[in-house]
Amino acid sequence: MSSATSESVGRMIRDGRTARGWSQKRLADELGTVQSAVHRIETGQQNLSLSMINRLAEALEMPLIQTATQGDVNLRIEGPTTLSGEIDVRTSKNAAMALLCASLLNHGRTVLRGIARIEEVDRICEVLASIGVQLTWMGDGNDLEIVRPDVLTLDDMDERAARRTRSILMFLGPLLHEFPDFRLPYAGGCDLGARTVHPHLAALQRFGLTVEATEGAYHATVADQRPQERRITLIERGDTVTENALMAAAGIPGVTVIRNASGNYMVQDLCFFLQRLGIEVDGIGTTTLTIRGIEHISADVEYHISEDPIEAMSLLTAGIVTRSEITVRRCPIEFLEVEFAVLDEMGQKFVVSPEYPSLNGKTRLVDVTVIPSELRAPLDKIHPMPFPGLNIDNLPFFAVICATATGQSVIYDWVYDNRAIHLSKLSALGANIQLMDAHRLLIIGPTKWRGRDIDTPPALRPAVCVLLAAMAARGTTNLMDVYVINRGYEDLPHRLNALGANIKIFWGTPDSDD
Ligand SMILES: CC(=O)N[C@H]1[C@@H](OP(=O)(O)OP(=O)(O)OC[C@H]2O[C@@H](n3ccc(=O)[nH]c3=O)[C@H](O)[C@@H]2O)O[C@H](CO)[C@@H](O)[C@@H]1O
Ligand SMILES: C=C(OP(=O)(O)O)C(=O)O
Repeated sequence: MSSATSESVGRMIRDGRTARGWSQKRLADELGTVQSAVHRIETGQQNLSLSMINRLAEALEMPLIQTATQGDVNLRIEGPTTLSGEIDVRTSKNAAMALLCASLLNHGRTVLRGIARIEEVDRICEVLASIGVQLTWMGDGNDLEIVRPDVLTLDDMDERAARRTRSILMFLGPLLHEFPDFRLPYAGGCDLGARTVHPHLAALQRFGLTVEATEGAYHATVADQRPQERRITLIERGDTVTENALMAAAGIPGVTVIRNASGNYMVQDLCFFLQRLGIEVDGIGTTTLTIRGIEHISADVEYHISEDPIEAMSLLTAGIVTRSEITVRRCPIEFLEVEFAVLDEMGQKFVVSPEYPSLNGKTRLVDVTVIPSELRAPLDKIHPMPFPGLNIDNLPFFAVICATATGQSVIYDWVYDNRAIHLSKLSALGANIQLMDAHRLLIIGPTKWRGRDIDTPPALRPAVCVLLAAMAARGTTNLMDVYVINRGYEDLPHRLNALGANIKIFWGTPDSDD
């Protein structure tokens, strides 16, 4: 017997609310959200994040809500499904992470607009709140007002939340301006094999930072004397390391030049945000960034985060693997050009709208309609490259697409030691996938997908790949423990259901038809 579904938990919440004589609006006010969100929660149509479950239980004084949703969140996917309609791409997890960390640089009021409500954002917000930052969700629940105190209370840091996200590393850049000596817990994130932090430490050394890895924590010390001008060549063109160096450069007077910088989407969003703070940043989108920093930043700023190219690719893949015609709106085209070129070569037909700007006024967007097509395997291996290459996080989606195509494809993930391994889980759903070595997959398609119970791979993008393949699979797939998906995607099951998918959320064991 499964213990709960989103519908049964929704009914419990509705009963608890009406027993108190509260309207949906009153509960929404208590939760800091809007009435339509409460309506969706009560009808089982909204993902319940860990923090929302706690807030509901507290507001309604109903610990039963926590009991019913104890344990892992799971998905039951019935297939095969054909999708139709239109869906909007939400803003990106990775830019939100950078901007939440960068808000520490600002002693004024920061408002970040359009943040996706995902577990990863909740974890960083928990960390920020624990060190004294005042956070207020506004509008329809996706805008966040951030006001930091004069002095952060680092000793009170919520370590449990910090350890669940890799983004905690991005506290190094902002914090080195205010503490001569501090500790941060080791960074978490997806299980993708060893992910070095050395490039971060090498770059930040130029700002006087030395880091010693002690038991379970980074112990950072900052030298008194810091050079007036800095010329830094990153030893890797990594996204987070570029962001860390940018944040360090923003808070220190003088010029910093960063070479071999990443021009990727989250880095661009951070640069645009820093410009709003009054920092001069030149070379955005290129591999050389020049930053003129400011000693004390205090500005009243608003910034709208841009759309996520990885979510765009995920949604396009949903259409492709289910052989459906869907329109994915608000795709940031600059970060999908190579992906589209590869798809085109594989025979995928799509219609692309004229460009229009994102709400940040900078990022170029298009609406893309995927048309069911006869796909063939690409002639060459598919491999990622730093921007403007095929995005490292979009590579896993090509494994699902190649499994849909006729012929033999090779996917080469040189970046991560462990991610290709997680994709071999697609074979449980019927794909003919062989792991040639830790980095290369041989895929022979087309695949007759079939449903199966699967433990979700501990890596975000491979996990979503399994979910998408399950939508194309005949029969039932129970995908167990999808926290990793909720880390990066806002309410994906219901948004896919709105296109015609059949995905249910449940807690507990799968063997009932509740
Ligand atoms: C919070 C956040 O923003 N996370 C993203 C960020 O992580 P993150 O910034 O950690 O990833 P990096 O861009 O640094 O690099 C990813 C991996 O590639 C390796 N590497 C990278 C560049 C290079 O020139 N040589 C090289 O070997 C790194 O060692 C690392 O193992 O970027 C990754 C790549 O887009 C994404 O998967 C993550 O979602
Ligand atoms: C690898 C990813 O995330 P993280 O850097 O948060 O582990 C990802 O977004 O695919």
